[in-house]
Amino acid sequence: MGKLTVREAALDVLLKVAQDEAFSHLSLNDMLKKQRLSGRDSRLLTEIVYGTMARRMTLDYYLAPFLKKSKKLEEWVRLLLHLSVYQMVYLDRVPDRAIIHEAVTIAGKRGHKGIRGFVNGVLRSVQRQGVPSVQTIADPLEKAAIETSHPKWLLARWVAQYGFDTAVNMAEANNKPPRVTVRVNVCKTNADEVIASLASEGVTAVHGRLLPEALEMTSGQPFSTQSYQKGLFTAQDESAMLVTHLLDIGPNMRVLDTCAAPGGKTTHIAEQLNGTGTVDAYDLHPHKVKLIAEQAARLGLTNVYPVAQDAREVKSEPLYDRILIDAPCTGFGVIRRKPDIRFRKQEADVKAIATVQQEILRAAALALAPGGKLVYSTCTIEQEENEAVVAKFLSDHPGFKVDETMKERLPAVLQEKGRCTPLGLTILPQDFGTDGFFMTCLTRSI
Ligand SMILES: C[S@@+](CC[C@H](N)C(=O)[O-])C[C@H]1O[C@@H](n2cnc3c(N)ncnc32)[C@H](O)[C@@H]1O
Repeated sequence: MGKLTVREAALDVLLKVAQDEAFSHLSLNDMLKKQRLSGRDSRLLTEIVYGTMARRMTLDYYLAPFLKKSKKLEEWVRLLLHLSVYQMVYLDRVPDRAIIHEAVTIAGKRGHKGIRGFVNGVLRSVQRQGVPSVQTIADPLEKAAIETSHPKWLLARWVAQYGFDTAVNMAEANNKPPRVTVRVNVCKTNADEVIASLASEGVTAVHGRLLPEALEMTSGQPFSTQSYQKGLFTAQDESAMLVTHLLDIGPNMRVLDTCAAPGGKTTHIAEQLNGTGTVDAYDLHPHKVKLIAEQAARLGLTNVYPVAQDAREVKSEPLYDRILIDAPCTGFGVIRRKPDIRFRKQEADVKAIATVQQEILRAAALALAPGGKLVYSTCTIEQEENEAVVAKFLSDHPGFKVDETMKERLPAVLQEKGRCTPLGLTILPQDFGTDGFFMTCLTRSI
């Protein structure tokens, strides 16, 4: 692949995601690596790709008056119009005429003359007439769905669970760029040393919002630094870091992480064990198990044992002091990081994955020692995958209950303002700017 302009690269990534069902973050990272763009261009490419994907429904609505309903557009033409209108509406720093000029040039390179003229005509009309207002949509749910670009069924589910305003706030938060946060490897260093080490490599960082081992990046590329290679930190959101705190890790414990890849929480547990104890790290997919081993090696952790293993078939011996089930889920708490998942998942997926979650919890819980603690977490805010899974498990297993001391292990701000119910803690993406998550801790008495 030769050198592409930022918009050509954006179109290629969007096309790959749309046609090959490729993962958005992997395709984008691939392109960023191949094209070796400057920091400024990398940021622009990321913004155009994520923004265009996230705003798909709104962009369809904006473009509808300028397109003939009967004419089916080729996918690349649709995406070129989308990414151009995205820039015209949401990015102030590029003048419309430059956006249109580049779109027409790309259309000319990829299509015949007619397509070039078509793209030019549509975009000039948008520039002249402006996009239609969503205020004319009478149904409030439909209006919010178009305005925030979330499928109506998904928004309706959130309205039923959290109320209209909270659901819409969540949808709006999902369209904001995610914070880049990392977890300091406390076995090797501390937060201030990592800030200084990154600064010497041109990356600026500040302390996180919730936890002392968290740092937020404010500029630069932390994962291309020597500090990263040396294992001083790991990419992780602060909500995800909280999960390990709920486990209440102590020295020499035997820990099982049932759904461990790529190893974010496994390595956090191992760091808290500080060279003692063991973490058995299971994952269903052998290729992902490799990633756990790589992360443990980079961080210098020698107490991690990755295994390809279906968590639904965990053997009940040996008994563990701590078990983490960071279950596979719909991922609706991390839409900011994977904007396309809102369009990929269907309502039936929620029920299907909740069944898998039940199976994993039922099987793995039997490997917990009496007096031990089990944390169940997901990066989704769907109650069917969270509270409902836990409630069903507890009603079938009288030897388990929610750990009453769980709240004490949360930072003060979450103890005061967190969405805690008797079944666990839910964090919505708008609450603290961290990922949407659910987590709870269960104890076993018999
Ligand atoms: C939410 S991700 C885990 C993220 C990981 N805990 C971390 O912090 O980096 C869920 C993982 O569960 C794995 N998985 C899905 N079904 C599984 C099963 N039946 N048994 C074990 N792992 C499973 C997936 O491959 C995926 O890596």
